[in-house]
Amino acid sequence: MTLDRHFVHRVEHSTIQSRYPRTVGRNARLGSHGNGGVDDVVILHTDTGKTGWGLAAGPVPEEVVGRSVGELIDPATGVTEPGLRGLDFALHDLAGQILDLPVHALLGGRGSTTIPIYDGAIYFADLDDAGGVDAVLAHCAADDAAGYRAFKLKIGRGNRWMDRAAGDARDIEVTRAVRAAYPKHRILVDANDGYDCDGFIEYLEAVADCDLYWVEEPFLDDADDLARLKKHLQGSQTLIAEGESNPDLEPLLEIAANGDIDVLLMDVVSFGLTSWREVMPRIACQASPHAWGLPLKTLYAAQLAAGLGNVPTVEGVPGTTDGVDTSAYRWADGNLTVPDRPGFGLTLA
Ligand SMILES: O=C([O-])C(=O)C[C@H](O)[C@@H](O)C(=O)[O-]
Repeated sequence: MTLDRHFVHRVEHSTIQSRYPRTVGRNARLGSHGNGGVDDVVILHTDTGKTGWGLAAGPVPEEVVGRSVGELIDPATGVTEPGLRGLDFALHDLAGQILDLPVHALLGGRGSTTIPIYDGAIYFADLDDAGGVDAVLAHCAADDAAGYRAFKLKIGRGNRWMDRAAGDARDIEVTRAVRAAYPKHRILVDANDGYDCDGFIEYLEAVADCDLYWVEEPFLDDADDLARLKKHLQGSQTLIAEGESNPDLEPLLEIAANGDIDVLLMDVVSFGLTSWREVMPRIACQASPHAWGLPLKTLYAAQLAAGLGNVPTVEGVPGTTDGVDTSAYRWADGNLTVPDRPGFGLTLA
């Protein structure tokens, strides 16, 4: 097979710097999310002059030097050994470069190459900036101007930062204000487990006319509470999205099979491309790999969506990545189109 004729000759380490367009504030469980950050990438060089690179998705094994690319990745399934998960993205990129195929084609090309993206950066601006709810609306306006047509609002202010009743009231006020300002946009809400089931159902009753697209991580995963929430949502189109933080996979798959989770969210990088390739055929609902943290993760999740299908929307992390040419990805009116270039179609300067 073609990949067997290419041998890893050198493993190079580097970093990339992500920059958000503004400081991203608190959510229900964590303080400020800052302005971006520096992350490790790994670059694989072959004896045949091919290069593949990607975010380091875990510890990077050096002992791949001298091994053939065909031993390390099977284009049909992903990396061949658990110890290679740190190289998941670099190896998919490298296989694509060698085979002259985009990653979404390696993954099966089961989805559309144009994917709706939602804005994942609407945090608790009202708690840090002057102007209260208007501060949140200002962030929505900035991201709308940047092309977003769907907002995910962080809620759960009463979990840690405000008195419970006042925080819940502010969540309702923010949700209603964004809906009023953007009658046609999709609105998603993410509580980062900052409610209990009773409190969350009260929140939902207060925003019942806001046509929420999905509710994410409303409370700590619990099969009975999720069944209760699903029952409450009967007759509405609102989806339940779960499974981002510390996913306990098998119970989540079971809850999804019972119909009480509509969208599974395991992280695109820490859960990984190869794991998603294994799991996607087993899940009874839709999926949307969590991408928060790095604009690059949105591009990876979009490739996964185009490749594996079954992903209705992808989390957008607004911002830029220094030294990475992302211009082959097209962004228009809330949709991202992945390129038909080999690998991820991303050049590292
Ligand atoms: O869905 C999301 O984007 C998140 O929940 C991101 C969180 O806000 C962030 O604190 C994190 O990554 O845990």
